Amino acid sequence: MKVDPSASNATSGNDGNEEPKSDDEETKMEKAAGAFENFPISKETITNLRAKGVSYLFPIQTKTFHTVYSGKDVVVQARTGTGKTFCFAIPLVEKLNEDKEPLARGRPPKILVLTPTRELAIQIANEFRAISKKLKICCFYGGTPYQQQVFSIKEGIDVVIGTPGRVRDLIQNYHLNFGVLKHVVLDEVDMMFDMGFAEQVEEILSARYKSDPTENPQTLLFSATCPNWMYNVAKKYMQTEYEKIDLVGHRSQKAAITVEHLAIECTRSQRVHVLGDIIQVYSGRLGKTIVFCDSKLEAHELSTNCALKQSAKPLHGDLQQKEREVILKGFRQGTFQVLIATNVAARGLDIPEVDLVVLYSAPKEADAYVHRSGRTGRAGRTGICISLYDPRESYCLRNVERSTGITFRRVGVPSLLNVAESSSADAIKSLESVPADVVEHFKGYAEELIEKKGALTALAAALAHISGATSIAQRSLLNMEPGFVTVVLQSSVPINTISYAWRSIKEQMGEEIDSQIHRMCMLKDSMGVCFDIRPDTLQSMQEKWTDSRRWQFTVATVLPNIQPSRSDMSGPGNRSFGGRGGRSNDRRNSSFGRRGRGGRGGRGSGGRSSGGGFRRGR
Ligand SMILES: Nc1ncnc2c1ncn2[C@@H]1O[C@H](COP(=O)(O)OP(=O)(O)OP(=O)(O)O)[C@@H](O)[C@H]1O
Repeated sequence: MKVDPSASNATSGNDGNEEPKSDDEETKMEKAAGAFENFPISKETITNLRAKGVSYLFPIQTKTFHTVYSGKDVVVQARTGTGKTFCFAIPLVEKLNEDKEPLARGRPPKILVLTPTRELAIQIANEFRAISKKLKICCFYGGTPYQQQVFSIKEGIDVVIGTPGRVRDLIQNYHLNFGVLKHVVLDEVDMMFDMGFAEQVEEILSARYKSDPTENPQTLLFSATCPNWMYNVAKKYMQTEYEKIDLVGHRSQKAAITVEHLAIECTRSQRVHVLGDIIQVYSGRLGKTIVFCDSKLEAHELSTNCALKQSAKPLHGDLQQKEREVILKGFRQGTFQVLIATNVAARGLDIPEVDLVVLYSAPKEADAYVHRSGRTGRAGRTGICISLYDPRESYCLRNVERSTGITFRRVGVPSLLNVAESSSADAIKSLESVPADVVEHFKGYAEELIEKKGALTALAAALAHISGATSIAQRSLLNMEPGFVTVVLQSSVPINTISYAWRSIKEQMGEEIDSQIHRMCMLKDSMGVCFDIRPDTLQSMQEKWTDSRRWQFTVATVLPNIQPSRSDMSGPGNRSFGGRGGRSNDRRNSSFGRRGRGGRGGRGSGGRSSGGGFRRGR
């Protein structure tokens, strides 16, 4: 094995010779190194690349081009979204373009690309088609009729991109011939060599690979995660002297550096209530989000859950292939905003505008986290990946941190204020996009409205309507359950136990209040308690309760600092709130709602603002 020392463990694309001084300078250097004229790329391909928005080669492509073009076997490890597909597609297309053999009918393919998912196969085939209009590029994957694929084999093929099951089937039953195969690419190679695919891959390659490696096709292996065991399996197919190009290395961060990695603690029962708010705050009304679930059932249920405010569709293996393709196309085109997916979308899928990825369960496995989080922050864009986790799953985050070199920024569940801020920002953005001539048409009605309601109220109502806030839903701040209001009973002196608060409440409200108070817990500074009640109980408490010198009753608008329970020594009260673009909106120390005059706490501010969330029409 020959390892390129300059490439191994490198963290940027500038060959490690000259350190750039700034981001601008680094980009300039990358562009200079990746200029098309530095590579044997045909005019036709350059025209096609430019039409696709590619004006120079990305660092990983610059680094791998000559090696791939020279025919050497290579293993490439580079972070998600850095452009590995063109690392093989461009030089291999150029190699085939150089072939002067006529493109005869029935010609067998010269390039084979195997991928673990159908969606990835389709995507890679489209990348090949974008840069070569001349070659016959075929995409073979399961869940589709054989007829067209068999017809293509008879017609002649230059490049086959496919999933192992269908490709094997076509070899065995439909005369797909790999006799003259010159180049083999295993994309997401660690997955291709893993249990689910290893046997099929072995069967496919055994049709062409001989014991004498010099007779074998050029073998190119790519992934963002190349564990050590993978190299052992790979040896079987590689020339003895193969190159290893690694832009990740062992010491640096394995996940995309363009992604901000956040974690929000909330129990499983809370998640369904807060997911919509999380998406609103971190991705906005129109941003694209992928939510990863661990099961098809969960993906399906979540996509139909009305607590989700954005339009959502599921993507999982139980759907018909046609349906999978329609859903993915709709998501790419923006006909809906949230894709609720299982692992079928975890690897390779490239949808540049995805701003946010949410892992609905704590990440259990570091490499899987690298790929899932890598669905955002692609091709130099930034993105956010949020992992939801139960207090008992904190260890999962620590494992991922240790293995990938990332540090999760722990943030709290978004508050009503965060949601309102984000919704109105969206609404203002939509206002800005209305053409001036259309605005002109509405000015008369606006004048009437301003006269009737006043400018402020009229505009506020319009913003609320545009942002889809059709009602204010009350929600517990302690566990996010809808239909509850969180209140605080503040003591003027420290208390040792919550029973002291219970006694005082019962003295004023009567014994029957006992069953109407939920989840009572001590404030972190021991200066009182907070608990959940139903809105009707809040009303009767507000009517009966009288603040004393000792106790003051208020409605919480953000979660106060509370003492961690025994099961979790880092409760949600210790969290800060983050928002889109990573800004920190820590409101832990803000006051908990207005205190009513005349000794009655909470009246006026009442349940309206406590623990609420905007409920949107879908
Ligand atoms: N040189 C380039 N200039 C502009 N865009 C590029 C360039 N190379 C690749 N891209 C774009 O970057 C995006 C990511 O590329 P690609 O899907 O190949 O990444 P990847 O490294 O294979 O990611 P993953 O590991 O997740 O599969 C794609 O949208 C691709 O079109």
